[in-house]
Amino acid sequence: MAHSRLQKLAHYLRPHWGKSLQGILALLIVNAVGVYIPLLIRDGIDELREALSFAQIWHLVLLILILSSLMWVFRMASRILLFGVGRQVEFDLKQKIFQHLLKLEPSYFSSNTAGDLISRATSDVENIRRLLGFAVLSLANTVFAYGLTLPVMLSINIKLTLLSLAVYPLMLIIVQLFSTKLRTKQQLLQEELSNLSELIQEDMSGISLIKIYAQEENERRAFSKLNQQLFKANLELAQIRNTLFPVIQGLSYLSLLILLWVGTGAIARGEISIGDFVALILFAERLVFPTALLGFTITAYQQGEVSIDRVESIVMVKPKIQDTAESISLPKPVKGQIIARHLSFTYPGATKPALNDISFTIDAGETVAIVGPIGCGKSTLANALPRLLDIDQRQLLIDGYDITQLTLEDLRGAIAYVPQDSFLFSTIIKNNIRYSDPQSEQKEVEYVAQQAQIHSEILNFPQQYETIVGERGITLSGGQRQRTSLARALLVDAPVLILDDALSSVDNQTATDILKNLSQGVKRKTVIFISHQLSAAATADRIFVMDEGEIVQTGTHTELVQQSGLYRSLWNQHQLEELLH
Ligand SMILES: Nc1ncnc2c1ncn2[C@@H]1O[C@H](COP(=O)(O)OP(=O)(O)OP(=O)(O)O)[C@@H](O)[C@H]1O
Repeated sequence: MAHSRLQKLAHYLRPHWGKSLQGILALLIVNAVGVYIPLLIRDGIDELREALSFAQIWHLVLLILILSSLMWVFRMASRILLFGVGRQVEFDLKQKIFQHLLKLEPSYFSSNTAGDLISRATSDVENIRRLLGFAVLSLANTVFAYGLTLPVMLSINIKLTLLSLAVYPLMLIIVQLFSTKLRTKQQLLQEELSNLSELIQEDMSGISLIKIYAQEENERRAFSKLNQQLFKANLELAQIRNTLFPVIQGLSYLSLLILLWVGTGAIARGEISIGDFVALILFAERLVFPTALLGFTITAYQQGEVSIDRVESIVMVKPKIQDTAESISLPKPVKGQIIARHLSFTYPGATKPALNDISFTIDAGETVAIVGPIGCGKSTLANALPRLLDIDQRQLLIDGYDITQLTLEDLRGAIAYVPQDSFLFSTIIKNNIRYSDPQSEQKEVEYVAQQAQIHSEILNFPQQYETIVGERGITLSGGQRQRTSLARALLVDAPVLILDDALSSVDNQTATDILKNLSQGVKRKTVIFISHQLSAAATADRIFVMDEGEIVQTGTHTELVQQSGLYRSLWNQHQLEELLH
């Protein structure tokens, strides 16, 4: 598993190996210069002890200045390159996750919450970004720092080198322990923060409910509790941070003390020169940062591992409904004939089928209403047609072609689908209507709005078709939203139109007028009208009556009211309700 995670990391880095290599090379130069400067200082001190020359001092100062500036430039370059690679991988991963999510079927989103998916696409991807940029930089830096510095230090004096670096393993362990704690606390802080944001968001959305039930005091207390937890998490994090850095500094001073104690003796005994001693101090100092960084990197890797798994678990999900190499195009022009042959469907985990051995033929241009009691399978049938559900082969055909054999683009391009709760984007109403074709002309938008009986109401909005709807603009009534969504579907100009209770908030007369509009004209669409509004459904060419996943009656309204059966009892009930209103 650990091996495959490393492989994953290498896979993320592969497209950016050029930049990564340049960044690593820059780090090599930084470290090589970093080792050379203390050696220059050593030689300078030793030479100056013999004869003090200002020209030599200036020469040395200038050289160190140039080399330090060079080091600074290369260090900057390495950070820009390697952190840039991390950012690029973050961009790639977000793109990959989003594209993949778009391919998955709606059922995936009912079993995975939006909050969890957002957190994987943001926090987890960020962990991977941090791991990549930071880990590559710190690993390369540590390897080069130790690889180049240690041999030089050992060549000066083995005993002093080992003694001065004796506390460094301890530093590594302490940093690692602290950084694990730091990450846990950071995560806790993140959770507390998102709990608080969630409460604010829910309370703002449900503000009317809070007022109606007089729950202000309860909500205030709930907020205060979460705010207190956030405050505590912030303090704990600050405590760990403020302890760790003095501890690292203390350990580096300890190393300096050991050097001073043992080193001065070595100078007195003539084992090393003063220049060597100064160089050893500078070298030991140089290794503090890479050692501490390595500790942080180990923790970042452990955290990153979890995030890699969480991100990969999204992209590994294979869409159940997707094109195959054998998928074919639907020959144009599409007429819109629909045939069901022994169509059955059972939701995963359900014991009873939602559709049970249904067979019918809907002619091209026909308007068919589907009616029936709540939960009888009407929406399931509507979802099966554009393959929003994973149905078996040869059970549904459009123009004689098995829908499971067609490319999804062609199949869905032939069907316009309006659900009961259509989503409107927070943008101008015109853009909401021309969502499927943003280049549509104003007159086309107005034409479909007229067909959906919303045009005259739009003209009364403050900026007419330019009025922003949704959270940032005006709030539309349920019926206005439904008719706007219908206009959006009509603009697609697909030969098949499915209205899944899509006019439930529109009054019966308007719904009937809309349906009549749709079933008239030269270019008649095949309309499948799923509804509880029986007076509108009665105007359809044919009515399918569903009960418990089966079609139990079919016929025109006149035929069906004359038969005893479910339709007549639904119709009588409807008449009674109309009378009572
Ligand atoms: N995603 C799902 N997972 C499991 N069962 C489901 C799912 N969606 C619907 N069902 C079940 O399938 C059956 C048919 O549901 P469906 O939504 O098709 O009915 P409907 O006739 O459209 O109902 P309504 O008139 O209330 O819209 C119901 O028993 C319902 O509980």
